[in-house]
Amino acid sequence: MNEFHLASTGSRVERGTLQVDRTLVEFVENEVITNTDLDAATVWSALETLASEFGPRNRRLLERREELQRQIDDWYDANGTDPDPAFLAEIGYSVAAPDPFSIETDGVDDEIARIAGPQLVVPADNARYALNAANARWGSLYDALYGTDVLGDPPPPGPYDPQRGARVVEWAKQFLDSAAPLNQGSHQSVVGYRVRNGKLVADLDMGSATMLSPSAELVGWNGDPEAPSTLVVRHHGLLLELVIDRSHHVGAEDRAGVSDVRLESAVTTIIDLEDSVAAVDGEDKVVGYRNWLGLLRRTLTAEVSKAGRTATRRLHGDRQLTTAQGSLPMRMTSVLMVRNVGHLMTTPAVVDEHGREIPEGLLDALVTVLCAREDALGRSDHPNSATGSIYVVKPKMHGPEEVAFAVDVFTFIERALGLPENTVKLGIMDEERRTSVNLSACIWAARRRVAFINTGFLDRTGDEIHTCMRAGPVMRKADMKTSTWLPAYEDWNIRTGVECGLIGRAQIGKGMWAAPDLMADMLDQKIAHPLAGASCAWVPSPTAATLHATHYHRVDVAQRQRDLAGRLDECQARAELGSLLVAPVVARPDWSDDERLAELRNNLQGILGYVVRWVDQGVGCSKVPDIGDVGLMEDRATCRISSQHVANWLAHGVVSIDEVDDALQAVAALVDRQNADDPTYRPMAPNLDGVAFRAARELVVAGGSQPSGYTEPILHRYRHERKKEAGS
Ligand SMILES: CC(=O)SCCNC(=O)CCNC(=O)[C@H](O)C(C)(C)COP(=O)(O)OP(=O)(O)OC[C@H]1O[C@@H](n2cnc3c(N)ncnc32)[C@H](O)[C@@H]1OP(=O)(O)O
Ligand SMILES: O=CC(=O)O
Ligand SMILES: [Mg+2]
Repeated sequence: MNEFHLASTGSRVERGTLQVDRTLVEFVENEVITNTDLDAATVWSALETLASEFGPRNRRLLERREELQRQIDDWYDANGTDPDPAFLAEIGYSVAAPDPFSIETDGVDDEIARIAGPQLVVPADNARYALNAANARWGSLYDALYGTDVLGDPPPPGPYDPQRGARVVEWAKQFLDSAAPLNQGSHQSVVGYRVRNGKLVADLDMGSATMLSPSAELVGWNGDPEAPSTLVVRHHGLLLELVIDRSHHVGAEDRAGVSDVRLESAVTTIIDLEDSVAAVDGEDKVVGYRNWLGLLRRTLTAEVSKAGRTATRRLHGDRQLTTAQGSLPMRMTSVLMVRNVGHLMTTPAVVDEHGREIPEGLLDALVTVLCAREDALGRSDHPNSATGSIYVVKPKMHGPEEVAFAVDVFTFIERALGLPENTVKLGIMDEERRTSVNLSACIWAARRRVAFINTGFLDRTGDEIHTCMRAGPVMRKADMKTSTWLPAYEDWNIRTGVECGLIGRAQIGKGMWAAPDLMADMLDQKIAHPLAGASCAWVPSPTAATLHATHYHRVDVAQRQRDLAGRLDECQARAELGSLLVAPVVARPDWSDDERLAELRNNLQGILGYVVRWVDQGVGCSKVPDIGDVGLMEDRATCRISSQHVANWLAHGVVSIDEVDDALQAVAALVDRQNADDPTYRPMAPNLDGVAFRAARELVVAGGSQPSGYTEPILHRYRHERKKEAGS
């Protein structure tokens, strides 16, 4: 083995044959492995092997992506129709599906394998948000209803409005009638709750008493059984809590003294190192890694100042409930997963012996597993995983050979770090076309590790547009839901998950609600996810998690999945696969000038509003107003869609480069106005020559030639330029 000694070369130091960013070295050696049985040589030696043996394989996989895309482009140029399945098989884009099989993943926490509920995603580099997310296992339904547009009107400014409060209580009590149903009557008629022989008793205003119906069970309580302060009920596997406090201003007005209804909300949370962060070098990477470590070790804190008061935010501890048998701990934090980056990018944080940056995904794999090692080995008083697993979500993989590569990487890392084989469980994002088409083969490649599949429909839409770039002009973004491929993709994903035996072993998840302020719409529409049989779906905020949790009480996902498993049909499967391959192009576009230009402007508004914060400020996820002034969650995946969309319309002459430039100019001034309150913001107009503006323009003008249409190469390059400019 190489001798690992410290030899300084600028901001990097030598570790064996590698040059490693100093911040990263210090983090690993002084924070991650101290007080463990690992030595630094083991870690750096593993990284060396990853760079030298897995790096070249990684590069070949990327070349293969390009080769396949070239063949698809050529097909479109030659034939003008979607490639036929025989051609896709011949070039190796699609592979034969494996014989029927069931995944063999073991040791998955119930929160992932069995409990259907919301999944929250949070940028790893924001400690304040990440703590909030991990603590979002529970949320107040009363607050979520009061503070959003769910009741039909936005919350009024100023002090508590008792009339709005009464509407909140009415909504929540109606909800309780389905989530914690009583044998008789409604929660609205309850004047008091008590516990008798471990059962919940509700006293009704008519003088009679009733109990919970058998579909729900009392799990535990706090306080005197005759006058409990909390009652925790399980329904469809999820918990909810009635908080009873007659001294509270809400409880005092309530006949039963209920001051809040709290819901188990973010059952799982993804700590995201990928599309919601802007990390381009070792220092940036360490910010995310350190937060991940701090969450697992429970040392992470953040100072939160609000209304002139500062408090320290930290992870919630467990609570103890009383039960008929004694006491029961109740977990107050989400089960955490970490999303690594995909296979595409390299990182200057580590340079190999040939002076090449190593693939960023290899670094993420090693460091995120290293951070979780003590947790997985059961050395934490309060483990994230009760089953000794580490959950890594791997995005943007193209097809089974790339999944197999990820599996080999984690197998190697487990051996290098002395972890039992298959400790690392994989979340496979089904968000690239080649993965959708070959989904069962992808799952097969990770059959002992897969803990989730998820329709990342945002990236998937970007990849759809890129793959079919030569097919013709794509439909407008908002029309995409009427395309042939999108619903087929959603159905195909669930069907494949069920067929491959994920039920009871792994999550079958659905995508992000990207409009964080439109909670009434979310409540209306996102119930489609559990109805389709998905066991989790992504939400952008804790409040959205609490509201989305109500869907899992209204829908019995386990039953939906059983129904689905009972009517899997071969013909329909073939139809879905065929539909997956239909490009979302418009044969004879008849958009008016207003429609064309509104679409262009909307896309550019999202891109500029997002990119200016990414490049200038290093913010990887932002809420950006769209053309209708609705704040939308923008991340690299939504930016990929918008940039590929404009690139497509440019390529097919739907818009001209002059129209693009005119719109960019107008939108830049608008985005500047939208950010006027931010003292650190640097306006793009009128000069339009700053790095952020140039990055945004390049994303669309050179969008067609970006690998798989990804935004990372351009964003990273300009962010580096900005950092150099700023001297950081
Ligand atoms: C395609 C994909 O890959 S999707 C996955 C990637 N996307 C994400 O992860 C989205 C995560 N969400 C976010 O980053 C944010 O919600 C945004 C950027 C969309 C909006 O952020 P903001 O404009 O700051 O939100 P807003 O002002 O409405 O709310 C801020 C409050 O909500 C909390 N919050 C918002 N989002 C989250 C979150 N995802 N997790 C935890 N807390 C959150 C913040 O902690 C803050 O509360 P605090 O003041 O008590 O700390
Ligand atoms: O990662 C999620 C997506 O939709 O893309
Ligand atoms: Mg994605």
